[in-house]
Amino acid sequence: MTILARAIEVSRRYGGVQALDRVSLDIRAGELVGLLGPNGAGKSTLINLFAGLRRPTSGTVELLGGSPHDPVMRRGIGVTPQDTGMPETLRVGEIVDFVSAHFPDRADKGELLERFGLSDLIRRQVGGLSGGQKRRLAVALAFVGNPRLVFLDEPTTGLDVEARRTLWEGIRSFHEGGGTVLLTSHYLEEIEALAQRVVVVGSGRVLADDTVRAVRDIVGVRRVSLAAANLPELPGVLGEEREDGRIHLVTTDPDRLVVELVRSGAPFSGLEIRPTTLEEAFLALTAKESANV
Ligand SMILES: Nc1ncnc2c1ncn2[C@@H]1O[C@H](COP(=O)(O)OP(=O)(O)OP(=O)(O)O)[C@@H](O)[C@H]1O
Repeated sequence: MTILARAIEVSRRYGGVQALDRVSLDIRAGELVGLLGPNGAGKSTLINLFAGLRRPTSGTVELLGGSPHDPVMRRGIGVTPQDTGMPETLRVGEIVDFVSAHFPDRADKGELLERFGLSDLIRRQVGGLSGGQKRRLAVALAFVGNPRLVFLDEPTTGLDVEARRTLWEGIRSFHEGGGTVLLTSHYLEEIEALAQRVVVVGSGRVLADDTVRAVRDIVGVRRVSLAAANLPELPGVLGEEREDGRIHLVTTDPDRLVVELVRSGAPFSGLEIRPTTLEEAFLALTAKESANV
């Protein structure tokens, strides 16, 4: 299948901060890929590298078979960054005309505005739009040049439920028409609603790259913490960490683990069970993976 965007062993540093650490990733034609990760994981940096807005410190980034810095390649993509500034006095219709003038192939304006629930706002000045309406416009602008590939950085942040659904519909219809999308989100629900494939990043690395279902199963893990000198072998432990006299166990089945723990008769105190954060879950799993190598 055609690869539309590719990162090969890509690292990016900002001074002392390692934003990306040897990331390799292919985005294939027709995919809708969700990039999921906590704040500062490196998601925006990766999108900016693909979109040619930044250069990697090392490694290679390819876009549509060429360089992300080639204007010809960049005309084949659409991007909505996390923050967008638009001239306040221009009307919605004028902004769409202005942006689409940069592209040789243009989406039908009426259809585009309809798709993103903006038809009634065509004559409204941007300065008079609500935050949610502005965001929908910013996302719609990624599609004006009939792109092959679209990058959306947190497209629905700050939107209410209805606006979020309208936007999801717009993204879905582009994808159903054969378009390829890479979108970032902090929200698992958003990725679940839209994507088939999810790439989880944390601390600049790819922690998981799989189907949404597989990743959901992984992030369904719980953290069982307790104080104990020693523990017997317990079932379903995916990761184990010791910290300040406490033991943290990562498991998909905390009930069974606790039953077995009690059955074993091993002394323990201060039992706590809580959901792991995404980052913790994946760090625990990767720690276990590297320990097994
Ligand atoms: N221009 C910059 N100068 C210095 N550090 C930067 C710059 N851009 C990003 N960083 C740092 O690089 C790391 C990755 O940032 P990035 O914005 O890519 O993460 P993110 O996953 O998109 O985060 P968020 O979800 O908060 O948007 C962070 O530690 C961030 O502070």
